[in-house]
Amino acid sequence: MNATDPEPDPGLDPVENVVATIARSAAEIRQGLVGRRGKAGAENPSGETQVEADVWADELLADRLTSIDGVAQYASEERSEIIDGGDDRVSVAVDPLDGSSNLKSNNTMGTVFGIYDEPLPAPGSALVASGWILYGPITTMAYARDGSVTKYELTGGERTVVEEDVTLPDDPLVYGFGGRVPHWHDEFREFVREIESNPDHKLRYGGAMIGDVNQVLTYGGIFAYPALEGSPRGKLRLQFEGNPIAYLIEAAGGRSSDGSTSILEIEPDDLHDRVPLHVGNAEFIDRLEDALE
Ligand SMILES: O=P(O)(O)OC[C@H]1O[C@](O)(COP(=O)(O)O)[C@@H](O)[C@@H]1O
Ligand SMILES: [Mg+2]
Ligand SMILES: [Mg+2]
Repeated sequence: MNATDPEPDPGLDPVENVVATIARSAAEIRQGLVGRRGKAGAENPSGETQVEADVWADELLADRLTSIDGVAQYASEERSEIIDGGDDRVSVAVDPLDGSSNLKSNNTMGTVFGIYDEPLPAPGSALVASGWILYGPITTMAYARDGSVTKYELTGGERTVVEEDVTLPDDPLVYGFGGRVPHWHDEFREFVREIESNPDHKLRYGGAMIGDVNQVLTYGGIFAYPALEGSPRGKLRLQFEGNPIAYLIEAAGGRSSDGSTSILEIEPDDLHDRVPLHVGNAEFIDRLEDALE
C-alpha cells in the first residue's frame, strides 16, 4: 500500500477503519508533541504522573476512534473508565504514548493499540488485530492481523508497506530488561547473566517498551519487564501494552510469557491490571520459563 489512508468509511471493516485512523493520526500526534512535554499535573489510573502529551493524545484518539461505526468501546492507559458506545463489534484499547517519560530527553516513544472482539477488559485471545506506531527518526507502524505482521513507513497521511509477513530473525541478537536490577528475583537475574554471557548478544534498553520491542522484531532477541520484588506483576499493563505486544510478537513467530504461560491466555480482573511481560524468540522464552520454574 502506498496511499493516503481514507477517512472512516461506514461500509468498511471497523478493524481496518481503526488502523487507518491511527495511522493517519500519527503525523499529527508526532507534531503535537511539540510544546506538550511538561507535566499535566495529574496521575493516570496506574498512579503515574501524566505529561501534557499523554492527555492530549488520549483525547485525540478517543474522539476519532469512538466516531468510527462498529467501534463499541474505547479504553486507554490514561483514563479510568471505558467509553462505551453500545454493543457494536470491536473494542479498542490504546497506550496513546508509550514511553512518554522519554519526551523530556527527546528519545523514542510510540503508540500501541489492540483491537478486541469482546468487551473490555478482555483476554489477549480476543484480539483480532494489534500494532504500534514508533516515533523514531522516521515514523513507522507494525501491524498484526490474522497471524501475519506487516511493517509500514508513515509520512503525512500516507502508509507505505516496507515488509510483509515479517518474522523474528532466527539468530537472536538484542536483549533489554526493565526494572531496577536490585529488585529482580534471583532466578531472573541468573537468566539475564546467561543471556549476557553470550558474546553474540547485545544490550538494548531505551526506556520505551515499544522502541525496545521494535528492536526485538527487527534483530531478534528478548524484551522483558519482569515481576519485581515489591511489584509481583511488574509495571506494564495487560490490556494496553502486554496483550497487543504479545499478539504481534506471536504472529511474527515469537513467544510471549508472564513467566509460565502465554500473555494471551491471561484472564484480566481489572482494566488496568499489570502483567510481567517477556517477549521474543521462542528459544529465549523457553529458557526463561525453565529458569523461572
Ligand atoms: O522507567 P523504567 O522502569 O525503565 O520503565 C520503562 C517502561 O515504562 C514504560 O515507559 C511504560 O509506558 P508508559 O510511558 O506508557 O507509561 C515502558 O514503555 C517502558 O518499558
Ligand atoms: Mg506504555
Ligand atoms: Mg503511555
